[in-house]
Amino acid sequence: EGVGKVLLTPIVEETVSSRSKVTVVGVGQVGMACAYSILNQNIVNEIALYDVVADKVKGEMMDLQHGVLFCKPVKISAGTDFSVTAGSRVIIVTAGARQKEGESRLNLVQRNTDIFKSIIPPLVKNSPDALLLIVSNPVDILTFVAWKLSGLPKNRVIGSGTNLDSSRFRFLMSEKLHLAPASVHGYIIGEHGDSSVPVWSGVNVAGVRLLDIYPKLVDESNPDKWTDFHQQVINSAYEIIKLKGYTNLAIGLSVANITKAILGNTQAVKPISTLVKGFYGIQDEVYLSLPCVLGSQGVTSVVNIRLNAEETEQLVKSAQTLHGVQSQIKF
Ligand SMILES: NC(=O)c1ccc[n+]([C@@H]2O[C@H](COP(=O)([O-])OP(=O)(O)OC[C@H]3O[C@@H](n4cnc5c(N)ncnc54)[C@H](O)[C@@H]3O)[C@@H](O)[C@H]2O)c1
Ligand SMILES: O=C1N[C@](c2ccsc2)(c2cccc(Nc3ccc(F)cc3)n2)CC(O)=C1Sc1ccccc1Cl
Repeated sequence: EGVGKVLLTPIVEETVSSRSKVTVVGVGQVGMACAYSILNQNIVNEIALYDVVADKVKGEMMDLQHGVLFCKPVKISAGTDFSVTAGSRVIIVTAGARQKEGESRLNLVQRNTDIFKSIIPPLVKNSPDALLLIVSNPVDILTFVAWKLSGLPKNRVIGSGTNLDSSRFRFLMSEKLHLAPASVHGYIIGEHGDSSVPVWSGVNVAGVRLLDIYPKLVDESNPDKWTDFHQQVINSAYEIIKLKGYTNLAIGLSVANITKAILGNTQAVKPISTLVKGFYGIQDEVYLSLPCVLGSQGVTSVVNIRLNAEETEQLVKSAQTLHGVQSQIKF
């Protein structure tokens, strides 16, 4: 009780629910990687696919159905009518337009906001108890847009945030240490993508903080250049795009992992994009990633991690940037 009060800021009381229908909105590279990963991890008993391209969504449904034999039995449906999504427990939104060559972030935001204006209200109408998990980019801003359009409580509208950033970060460090990524703990928080924030003070193996045993870990003078691991998280996103044209596999697995925590009401802690108004002096309504406790009601608590002045400053700066973009969105 005492530790819990210091460690966690409660957001919503936990309740238990057993439905396990998941809808994936947008059956592009990311959407189908999410659907395939969720099927393969045997965590649901119903998957619905929704897209505006009829042939594509039917083809993806058929292709996925033909693999059900090898997984836990799952009912797979698909369509271009929102009724196919009804009764969903989790709705994963990967729909969206891709950033065009030279397109400004604001323009992409407005194009994707216009898509969200047409899909979020009917999705919520068909599944009023659902939890929205936003993946479309720019994910932090679009999670805010989805929250505003949905009218749902903040705990039930979350973004994949820096879950993918953190998984790449932990993989890269685990390779250096010759350990399993699951054993190299570390969080990237804040804005997903180029402006994310690595919390070096929290990087640890079995509770042994790397900064404690190697105080110069992130100094320029460290020949092992540990700070490069964060830059490599960013560079690898661009490198994958250059090499294969898109990214889908890791984000699909990370979304399945988030979905598993929600459906299983596991209270697992993950870096997820949540409404951070009131944290670290941020007063604007913006979504950024912090270590969140995930359960059947979505974000049930936020872990009060200790940040140094530089880390806090980067979060506040991101909050100001996102608030600036959000204030120009036409709802
Ligand atoms: N958050 C992350 O870590 C992360 C990582 C990778 C990609 N992404 C983002 O995921 C999104 C999807 O990427 P992708 O590679 O799958 O793109 P994609 O172009 O392959 O797929 C997008 C899909 O959305 C569908 N769509 C468009 N408008 C729709 C609407 N109104 N309703 C339903 N579906 C609609 C399209 O038909 C298409 O099938 C992008 O915004 C991308 O930036 C996010
Ligand atoms: O792995 C990716 N691939 C994408 C991608 C996938 C298909 S087309 C582009 C990517 C790759 C590279 C840059 C980039 N930038 C971007 C920023 C904001 C947007 F609204 C849209 C895209 N996005 C989308 C995306 O968010 C990621 S993760 C990512 C991106 C940049 C830095 C660090 C990380 Cl961990």
